[in-house]
Amino acid sequence: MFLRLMQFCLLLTLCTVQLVHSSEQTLWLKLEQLDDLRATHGAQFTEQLPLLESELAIATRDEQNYFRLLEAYRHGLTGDLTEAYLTVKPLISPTTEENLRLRATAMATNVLVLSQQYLEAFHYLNELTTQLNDTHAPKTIEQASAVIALTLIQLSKFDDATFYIDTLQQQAESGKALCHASYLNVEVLAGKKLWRELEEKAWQAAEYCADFGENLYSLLILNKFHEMLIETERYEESVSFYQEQYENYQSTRYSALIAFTKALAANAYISLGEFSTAHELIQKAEALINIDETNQASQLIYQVKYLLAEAENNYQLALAAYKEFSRRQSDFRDDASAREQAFHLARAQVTAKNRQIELLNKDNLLLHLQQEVLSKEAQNARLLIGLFLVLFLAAGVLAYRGLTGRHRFKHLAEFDALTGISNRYHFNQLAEQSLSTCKQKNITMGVVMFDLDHFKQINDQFGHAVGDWVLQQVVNSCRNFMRLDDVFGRLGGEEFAILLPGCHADKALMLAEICRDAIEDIDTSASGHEFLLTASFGVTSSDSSGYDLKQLLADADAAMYHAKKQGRNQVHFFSGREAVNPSA
Ligand SMILES: Nc1nc2c(ncn2[C@@H]2O[C@H](COP(=O)(O)OP(=O)(O)OP(=O)(O)O)[C@@H](O)[C@H]2O)c(=O)[nH]1
Repeated sequence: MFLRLMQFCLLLTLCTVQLVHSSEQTLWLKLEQLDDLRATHGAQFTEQLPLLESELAIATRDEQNYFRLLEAYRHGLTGDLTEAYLTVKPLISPTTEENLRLRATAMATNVLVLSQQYLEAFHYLNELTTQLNDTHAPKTIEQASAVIALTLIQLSKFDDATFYIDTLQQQAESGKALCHASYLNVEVLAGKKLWRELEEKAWQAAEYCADFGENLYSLLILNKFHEMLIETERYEESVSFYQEQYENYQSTRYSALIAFTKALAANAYISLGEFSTAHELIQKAEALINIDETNQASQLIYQVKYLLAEAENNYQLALAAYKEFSRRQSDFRDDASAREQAFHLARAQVTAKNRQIELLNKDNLLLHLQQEVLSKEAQNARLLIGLFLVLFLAAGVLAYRGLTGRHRFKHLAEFDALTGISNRYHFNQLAEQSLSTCKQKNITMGVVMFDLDHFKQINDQFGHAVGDWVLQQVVNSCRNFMRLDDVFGRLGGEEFAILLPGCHADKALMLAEICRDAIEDIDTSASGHEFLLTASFGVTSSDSSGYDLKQLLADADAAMYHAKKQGRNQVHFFSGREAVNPSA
């Protein structure tokens, strides 16, 4: 245990700074100075930290957390691991500044391993290994790497530990950090029983640490060298080593370390047959520690006592010592086994948790994809509805345009584009219907037909546009005098016909005369030209021509022809072979 407690010092890194507080310094700066002081001036650190508590009331959240972290170190240094853990635990929270949180996690890992609460410790170890990266502050990387490496060494995971030792070496900003890395490296070599390599590196590492004032680490390294001498049965060298380093070990005042070294030396003396010296050393070692406790020093002392008693043939004493040694060895094995089990359990729990997270992530992904599919479906449905609407509207527009087109087409087919009255085809249709009705009801049908006089001359003289204008004016003038059921049509060119249901010859003649007069009265000056406009009219009725349209028109045409022949601008009624001119 004593060595492990010393290993706690691994947390206490970095430079030696004499603390000189000034009232102008921020609390953070003061805390940083104390932080640096921990490793080298533990007593000073322990005394001075509580003095800063009064400043916490106006401190920032980070300063308060930094203070708590140092408080935890203080408890650790005084051996109160429970209080150290209770103080550091609240800092392992997502709201804590990242470097402080990682340092707190490293601290918790170390304290829990020392308290043999391995399962929790390895959970923190896992957090440390997954969260530590190059972006953290050098102090955080150094401390976390050291704790991870040390914990892995205790689990005999030497290759994994080497990775973090390398990280520590690469990131080390100070000679002290490099010294710690060297120490851990020697621990790995000892754990792997690479004695030759250890022998090559140990002295250099020890001297390196001594140069940076890290005497404790220097001696811990040499302790491994000493163990190597015993393991490789180099007893004389062990004795020489002990004699050379005796003063150094004494100066540390770490009684457990001194006791351990004395016990190693005693072992060497036994092998060299120098039993009395071995006795003396064992007694001194025993006096330095609480022999009843289970720790590495007491285990070694009982082992050496057993070897000594056996060498002296004192089997009763040898048996008693062996029992004590064996009990401690068994305790250590149990502890190692508990550590190993907890490590695997923690790893399994973390793996299970990660799997659970992975499954949840997969579920989330699935849900996300389902949501995407649903939203795509909704989008497609909206698009389809939109498409249907567009198609529906297009169909509506097409139907409407079809209807209006047909209507327009029908209109174009039935009405004269220039004058707006029925064309010959439509006139014939309407006339047939009207004649049929009149015939059925025995109603007289009057028929008027007229043709503009010398229209060709107007066209020729004033242009086709003036001719068109004339045609429109003529239709408009005559239409004014028609009833709703009269049928007015343009039969072609400048020839027009009017059917007058219920009109006998006199009424038809009168309407023809009115129209002739109206045409003659048209003021042509609006066309830009002044000229005389007249038309010749032929009139008949069903009373004399019957109800056959062709006959009626033919008779009206004959009367009109007669009007032309008689000098134009006059109305003639058809009366058999000879047409009558009422205006003559
Ligand atoms: N501006 C115009 N001229 C047309 C239209 N339809 C036919 N005409 C013209 O009407 C003229 C008819 O001439 P004619 O058949 O010789 O008859 P007219 O000159 O009126 O002579 P009479 O009927 O004997 O008085 C031709 O010159 C045609 O080109 C039309 O829609 N617009």
